[in-house]
Amino acid sequence: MLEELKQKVYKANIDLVRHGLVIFTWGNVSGIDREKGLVVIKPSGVDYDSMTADQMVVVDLATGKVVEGELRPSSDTPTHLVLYRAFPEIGGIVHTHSTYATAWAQAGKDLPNIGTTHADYFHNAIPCTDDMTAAQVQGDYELETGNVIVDRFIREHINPVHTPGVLVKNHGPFSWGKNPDEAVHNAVVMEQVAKMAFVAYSVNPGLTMNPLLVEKHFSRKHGPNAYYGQKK
Ligand SMILES: O=C(CO)[C@@H](O)[C@@H](O)COP(=O)(O)O
Repeated sequence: MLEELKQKVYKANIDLVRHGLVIFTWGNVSGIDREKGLVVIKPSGVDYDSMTADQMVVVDLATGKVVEGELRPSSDTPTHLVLYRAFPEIGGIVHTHSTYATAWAQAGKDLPNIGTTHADYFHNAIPCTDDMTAAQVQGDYELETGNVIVDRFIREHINPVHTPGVLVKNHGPFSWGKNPDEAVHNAVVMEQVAKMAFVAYSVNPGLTMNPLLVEKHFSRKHGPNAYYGQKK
């Protein structure tokens, strides 16, 4: 079932290691087949060195039940499912504990848009979620992690396509895209802009961002007037 998507999700998981975003088993990637309502995700706690494409687990989007796979799905599967249900435009999700993005999440700070690298991919600040309540942590924790992400986006009318990532407070980053590959790309960008912002604020805590550059760079790559790269 879904052999092509399993290959893509497997490759995207391996790419996290290749890009230096994951050590041990600290991360996961999923992809969705919207027509079938099925999500493919990596198995939980399996070494990336020994992982194979046929170990990817297929989960029903609506029920969260495993419909194919010998192994238990990623422990973060309920978070991925909440995001797929809330954001119908997305087709792939990544979670890592990459150092700089996780440091911002642990600090509980939104990652501000302070440069054109950020503005090329994320229109605004990358938001950091609120503290989770006792009921959320002691209840269905991974599902509630998804809910705190969605809460912030809905409450502040943040467009998940224009802001394809989030920092979960005291935890780490989630990113997404139209497919697993793009979600990995956005995870790499998030880690880099988190690192750049950390260094930039060390150099100048009072730094400012020219708002004209935010619009210029974001619209250069997104929307009807995009002109970056080659014509598709
Ligand atoms: O956040 C955590 C652990 O704190 C998990 O995302 C990470 O270890 C990956 O877990 P899975 O192997 O996907 O179950």
